Amino acid sequence: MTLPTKVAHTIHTPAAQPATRTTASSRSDTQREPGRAVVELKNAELAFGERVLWRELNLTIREGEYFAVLGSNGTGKTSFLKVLLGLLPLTRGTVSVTGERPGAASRHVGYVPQQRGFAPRTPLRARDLVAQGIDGHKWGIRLPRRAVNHRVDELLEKVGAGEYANAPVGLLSGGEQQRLRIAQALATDPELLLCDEALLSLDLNHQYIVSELVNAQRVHSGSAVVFVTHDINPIIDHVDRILYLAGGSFKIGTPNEVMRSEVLSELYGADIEVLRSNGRIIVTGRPDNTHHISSQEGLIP
Ligand SMILES: Nc1ncnc2c1ncn2[C@@H]1O[C@H](COP(=O)(O)OP(=O)(O)OP(=O)(O)O)[C@@H](O)[C@H]1O
Repeated sequence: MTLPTKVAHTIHTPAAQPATRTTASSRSDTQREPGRAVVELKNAELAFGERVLWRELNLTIREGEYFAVLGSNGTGKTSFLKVLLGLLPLTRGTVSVTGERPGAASRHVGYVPQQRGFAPRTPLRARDLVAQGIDGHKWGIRLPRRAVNHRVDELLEKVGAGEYANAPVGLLSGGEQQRLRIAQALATDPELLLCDEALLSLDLNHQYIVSELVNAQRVHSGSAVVFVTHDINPIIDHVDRILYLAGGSFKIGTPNEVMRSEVLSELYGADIEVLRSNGRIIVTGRPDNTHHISSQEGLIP
């Protein structure tokens, strides 16, 4: 299917321009000066043997930008984060994080991994988990215990987890554990916050709490956020741009540019319909039969 000129022009843009934050009602329409580049990929390719997950990816993510990564299972979303963490090398091209090679930049990066529950007998209190984000290996030098405790208390308060600070993590609910992971990722006030399905298996209330916490870090500290998700709806109010991965191809653009029937149909090579209903984006007809549905408000105009 032929793309309309306007849309075709706005996707696949090398070193795309910084967001202007004009899509969400909760944000200012004021145009901002371009922020500092936090992530830069040039002609990047990731392949496992013959299988190319993505290639010719040219992308700049700037401070304060909220960048979502969407796509079906196995399209390379987590691998994209692993490249930014320095855990996977590109097969072609270059990548830098805060101006350094990814592995060397870990002190500037917070990471919320895909949620896995802790075993009930895990010998760790909530505050110990958060403290790992502060006095873990990435600091190089150890902070005085009192300073660590103070920072842990601050972080627990920030995510609303103060009341279960001393509870064993394995006895906490999924939502409670997830708030601790967010606190741990925010511990170093990171310039880049990477979230891998951070809302998975959370109820709507906790989805809202966690997504607001992530966004607050972007707003108040200017962190760039890269958020991997299967469902754009809970974060749509905050997202500046999307990287949509599908079977070796991808599209980059604002939600309005990417979440369109003609764009996704071209990407998947199949008839895809993108509907906007009652504050939600619903994608129907995807070959993998998954869908983007959430009951949270967040209509794209
Ligand atoms: N180290 C590796 N060696 C070989 N193949 C790998 C490696 N890591 C990932 N893959 C493969 O690359 C593909 C992409 O994996 P990845 O975890 O990035 O997908 P994803 O988009 O995050 O998927 P999901 O939505 O299911 O979490 C998968 O098919 C996976 O099996």
